[in-house]
Amino acid sequence: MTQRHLVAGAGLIGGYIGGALQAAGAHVRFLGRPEKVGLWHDGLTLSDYQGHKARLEPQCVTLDEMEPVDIIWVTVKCHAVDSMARQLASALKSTTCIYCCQNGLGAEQSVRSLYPDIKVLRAMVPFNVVGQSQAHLHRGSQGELTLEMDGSGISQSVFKRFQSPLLPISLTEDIDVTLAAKLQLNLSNAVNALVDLPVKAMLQQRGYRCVIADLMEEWLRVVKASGRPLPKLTTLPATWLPALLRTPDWLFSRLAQSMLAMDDSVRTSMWWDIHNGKQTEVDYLNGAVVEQGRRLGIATPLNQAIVKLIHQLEKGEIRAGWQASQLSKVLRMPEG
Ligand SMILES: NC(=O)C1=CN([C@@H]2O[C@H](COP(=O)(O)OP(=O)(O)OC[C@H]3O[C@@H](n4cnc5c(N)ncnc54)[C@H](OP(=O)(O)O)[C@@H]3O)[C@@H](O)[C@H]2O)C=CC1
Ligand SMILES: CC(C)(CO)C(=O)C(=O)O
Repeated sequence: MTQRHLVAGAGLIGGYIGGALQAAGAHVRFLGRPEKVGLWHDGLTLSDYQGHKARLEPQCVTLDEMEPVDIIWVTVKCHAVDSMARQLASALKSTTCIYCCQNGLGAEQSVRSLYPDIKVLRAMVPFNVVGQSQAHLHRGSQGELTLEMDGSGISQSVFKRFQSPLLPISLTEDIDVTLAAKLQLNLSNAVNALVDLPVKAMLQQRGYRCVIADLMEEWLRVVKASGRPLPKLTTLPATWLPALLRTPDWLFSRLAQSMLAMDDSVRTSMWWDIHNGKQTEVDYLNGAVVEQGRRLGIATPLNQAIVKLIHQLEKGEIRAGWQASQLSKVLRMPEG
């Protein structure tokens, strides 16, 4: 029987994941802002950093046109998950599975409390997607979309039927640690938003890498206290990343080739949020480090300070374009 998919939030990740599933043969419908999906009326192009390409005709639906589906991919930003989830009732049947695809920790909780009888799983998105034009989404970096498995076999069926070179997929039984490992990498998002450089250019400067390493070390202390080691998402173990980041530029460029294997234009989603005048996900990223640290009695002053800076940046109280030394100093200033 045809497996029906709905992408709830047709933005960068929703457009790319839904588009790649459709290109691989899935039955997909997109729910998005009319002004966004309207730009796809002549078709949507997908491409990736390895040269794979697909062209498709996305089928969009309005809330009134929604019908029950087998799988819903919730691909809005963390703070929009709750309001999106409230709109999804007519797309649900008792066997629907909802995948929450957000960065950070905890965005799926509101979906679970709204629909306690529906299967809610999480997905980890490791790669970056940019809009090369209004109807062209490009995956600029490596990684497999990682789906949480449960006993139902639903994630296995997506994996078997729809993975493709454009959308490599993997499965995990422990999505908590996978998301915690991704969170470690996303701690650089706030730095990226503050320094206002492409990710590659930022990573090529040791000063910025040291700030990121400091933020990561706080998270690694929290993770250690939780007693659940992180899986390896990069070529090196998670605990080695701070030391790698602190190496001199000449050594880093040799040791971290895979970390730097991305398009020159890649920016983090937080940079894009600031650029577009939108609320960021910092509370679910560095804020989650602070929250988990508080629960386990581990101090996380640098992540706490960067959350504050990002909120100031969101409100326009400070400007982007920070130097590494300035950032490092401000993060260490006593509160107040
Ligand atoms: N972009 C990237 O490269 C990566 C992103 N991620 C994560 O993926 C998640 C999604 O990010 P991304 O794709 O970049 O976000 P986008 O903002 O590009 O996409 C979300 C889209 O959903 C729309 N939307 C929000 N609420 C509704 C609603 N109620 N009804 C219809 N449409 C709605 C948004 O519109 P509007 O903006 O008008 O609200 C926007 O167009 C985030 O958690 C992000 O951190 C993970 C890895 C990489
Ligand atoms: C892929 C990555 C780590 C960086 O672009 C990301 O998750 C983001 O931009 O939020």
